[in-house]
Amino acid sequence: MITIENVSKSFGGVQAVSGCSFTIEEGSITGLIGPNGAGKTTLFNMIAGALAPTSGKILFQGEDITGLSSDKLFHKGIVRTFQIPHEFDKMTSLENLMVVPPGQMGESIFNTWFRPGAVRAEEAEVLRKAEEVLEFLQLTHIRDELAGNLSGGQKKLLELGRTMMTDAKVVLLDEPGAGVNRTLLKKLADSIRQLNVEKGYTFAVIEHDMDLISSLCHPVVCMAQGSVLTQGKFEDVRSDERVLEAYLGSSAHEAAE
Ligand SMILES: Nc1ncnc2c1ncn2[C@@H]1O[C@H](COP(=O)(O)OP(=O)(O)OP(=O)(O)O)[C@@H](O)[C@H]1O
Repeated sequence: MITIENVSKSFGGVQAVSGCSFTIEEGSITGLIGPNGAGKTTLFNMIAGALAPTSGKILFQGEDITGLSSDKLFHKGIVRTFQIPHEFDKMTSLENLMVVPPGQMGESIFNTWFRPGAVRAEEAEVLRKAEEVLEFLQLTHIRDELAGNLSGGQKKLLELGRTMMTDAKVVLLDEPGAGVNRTLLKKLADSIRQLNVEKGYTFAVIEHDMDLISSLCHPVVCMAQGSVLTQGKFEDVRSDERVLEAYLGSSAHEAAE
């Protein structure tokens, strides 16, 4: 579904991603692992349109999407989990979902004055969808709670819910497990799996929690120093000597610093 072809990105003298190539197959939950500084986030930023590659190509269903803005990619169905912005803390869970669909009619004064019936019908449809999403994620009980009062895990579920308000085809999840307790982590993993199987979402997941990667992701791609070191089944990647060396090398480097 997404093909990364020989993609590189440098920031001044720092080569963050270097000749990186792999594919995210349709219907997969592809895990992206690698030691700190391997280039995972930079690569995600390029897939999601937040950064343009220095060289190389990114294809989506065969179409060249290299350098397209995140807004354009969003409309094509490539969605990155949004960290819930600070100002949205003051909105309820339901409202956080309802503001996601872009270009709603009620945003235009012309429509609210001259086409109030159509605006109301669209709002009712967005409300129905938001309530359905809350039910799917078993979050109905926090429908009217301010997002700022939710636990870390509930926020992650709500972020996943926000991707469900769009017509997502590919969802990029950046460390979904970080700061989430074990109970909610299971629920989050179950929801991701259910979205993958029932709604056909393709996922790419950056994650440091190896339990989550092993239970959720296939295949797993391991990056080191900006390129793909190896990829395949989690067990094979984990037992690859080069992977171990890359992680050990990175922690030795950090310890020295
Ligand atoms: N905006 C930037 N300016 C300069 N250097 C950057 C920038 N963004 C990333 N880098 C560098 O690029 C390299 C790759 O960073 P990146 O954040 O992509 O790695 P990562 O694999 O996501 O690491 P982590 O697991 O720690 O999040 C690092 O050396 C980092 O310092």
